[in-house]
Amino acid sequence: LVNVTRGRIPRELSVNFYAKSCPQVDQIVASVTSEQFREAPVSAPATVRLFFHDCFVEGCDASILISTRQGSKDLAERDALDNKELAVEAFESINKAKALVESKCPGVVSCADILAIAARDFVHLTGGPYYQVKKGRWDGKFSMASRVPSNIPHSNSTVNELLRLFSSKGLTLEDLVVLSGAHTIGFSHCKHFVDRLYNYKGTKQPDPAIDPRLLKALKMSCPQFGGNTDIVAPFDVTTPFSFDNAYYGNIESKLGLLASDQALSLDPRTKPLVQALAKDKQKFFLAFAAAMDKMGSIGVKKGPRHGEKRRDCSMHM
Ligand code: HEM
Ligand SMILES: [Ca+2]
Ligand SMILES: [Ca+2]
Repeated sequence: LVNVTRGRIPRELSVNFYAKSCPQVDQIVASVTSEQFREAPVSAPATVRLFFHDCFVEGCDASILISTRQGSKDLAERDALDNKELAVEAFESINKAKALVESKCPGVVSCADILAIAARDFVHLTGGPYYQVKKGRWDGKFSMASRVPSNIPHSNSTVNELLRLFSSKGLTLEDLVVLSGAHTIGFSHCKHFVDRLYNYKGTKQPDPAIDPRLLKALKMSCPQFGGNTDIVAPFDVTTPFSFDNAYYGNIESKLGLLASDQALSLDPRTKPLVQALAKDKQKFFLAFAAAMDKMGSIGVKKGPRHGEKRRDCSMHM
């Protein structure tokens, strides 16, 4: 009851937000995510990234799920370059979960909450922590591709740039290091790291901060010119399918994939935390759960003034 204002719109997100209106929502979503994980395991990293890209642009409001209107020249976020690589399986998981939730509790649960729940499920399904997800987000009324590039970090962003972007979202240096640990699962296309292999910062030499064996392997997958643009490499060369703390040990051993990953173990501000997380998986899991909760609160809309409740996550009301 502490979460409830005098009006009908609660002020804070809460774990029990749907206790009356859709008490089974977590289980309903779980039935979909677990099946989706069996059928298409790539849904796991893809959905975790989808949640991140949603929260960083206009807040956690499912703005990323909106499809560009047929024939419209105003592209929705989903069609921005930085979102083009988000696997369709991630969108499918959310659509399936939404459809099942609508069949049990019509018109009640936002797409933004379903995405937050599904992201948690996939972290857990890959071996990561299980944490309670707070709910009560409304879906956003806007989705513009032009808002994406300045709000999403890039592989060549410096630690200063990353810190500035994260702090503009209310996230700290610790959140940056901990959330980057999501790169313990998933894959990256060559274009995000190819400069490190052949021409680091215009030197025509590889990045000295890459282990020579990893460099050799990555060069085999990713030629400097004319390679297949569909080729991907794992972020975590040791356990790419399991959510563990191996990411941190890797970047300490010059096995980071993106310059932005490797930078976290080189910068004196972030290095101590990288070392601590590499040593202590439990510490990483607790910190990751807390940081996901914090990221999940960015720019949340809490009522019909700024938000909507979509039936179809890909279309505004
Ligand atoms: C800190 C700055 C970050 C940068 C520069 C960054 C950049 C990238 C890039 C370039 C990719 C590869 C996309 C592709 O080629 O398909 C990627 C994938 C991924 N990112 Fe990040 N990311 C960052 C932070 C995060 C955060 C905070 C999360 C989640 C909490 C996250 C989760 C993921 C996941 C799970 C993948 C794998 C996607 C897949 O395999 O489908 N990233 N990221
Ligand atoms: Ca959003
Ligand atoms: Ca891993």
